Amino acid sequence: MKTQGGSSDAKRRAGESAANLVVDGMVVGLGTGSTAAHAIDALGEAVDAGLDVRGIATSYQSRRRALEAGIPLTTLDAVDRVDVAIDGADQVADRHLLKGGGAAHAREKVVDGVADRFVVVVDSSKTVETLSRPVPLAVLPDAEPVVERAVEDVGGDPELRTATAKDGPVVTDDGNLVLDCSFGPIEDPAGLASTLSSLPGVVEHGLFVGMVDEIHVGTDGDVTVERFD
Ligand SMILES: O=C[C@H](O)[C@H](O)[C@H](O)COP(=O)(O)O
Repeated sequence: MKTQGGSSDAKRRAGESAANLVVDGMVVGLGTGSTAAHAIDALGEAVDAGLDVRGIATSYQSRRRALEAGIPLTTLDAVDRVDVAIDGADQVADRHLLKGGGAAHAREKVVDGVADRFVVVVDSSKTVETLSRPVPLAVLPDAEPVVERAVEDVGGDPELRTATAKDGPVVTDDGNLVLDCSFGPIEDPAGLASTLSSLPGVVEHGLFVGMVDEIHVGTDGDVTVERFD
């Protein structure tokens, strides 16, 4: 599944705005995707200028980006806490997100969920009244047919995500397959999240319900920040 695209300028504004929250000594969760990449680049520049931080990557892509940017990396087992996580989203409705357009949502949910402050960076094309994009499920490969049937039983329309640069399915960084499951407008994100979590074979779904502390929304000329505390 492709992520939706706002302008790169708007994404950069959001990413840079969130990176400004980071201060000396912090452990920072580094999200995945084209918007979080701008935050990683901005943090890299701050590190260059003397900022002392350590990053925790949420994917192969964010690890590579952080290494290129010169951000020292650590892992969850080496730290007591994650001060802030900065991550993108495919859709935002109030405090609820759909993530996983880059198939990284399982690791992202762990890092974003454990962070003291979870900051989302998006361009304004991502904000909606009601979440409606397909919900990505990371699925154990052997369980894929079972999960497909279970998703249909709960009213969804699952589609195996396929790769563009290889024959066959997308395989996540952790070796799982991805089912993009359409449910139409999602009026009850918490209810659907709980249903999807209960399906055997589902490693993680892309609904992030009520986890967000702060959202930075970039436009071509500005950035707005919404805080939930
Ligand atoms: O799996 C990928 C992530 O959840 C991304 O954070 C999400 O897809 C947003 O990516 P982008 O900023 O490129 O639209």
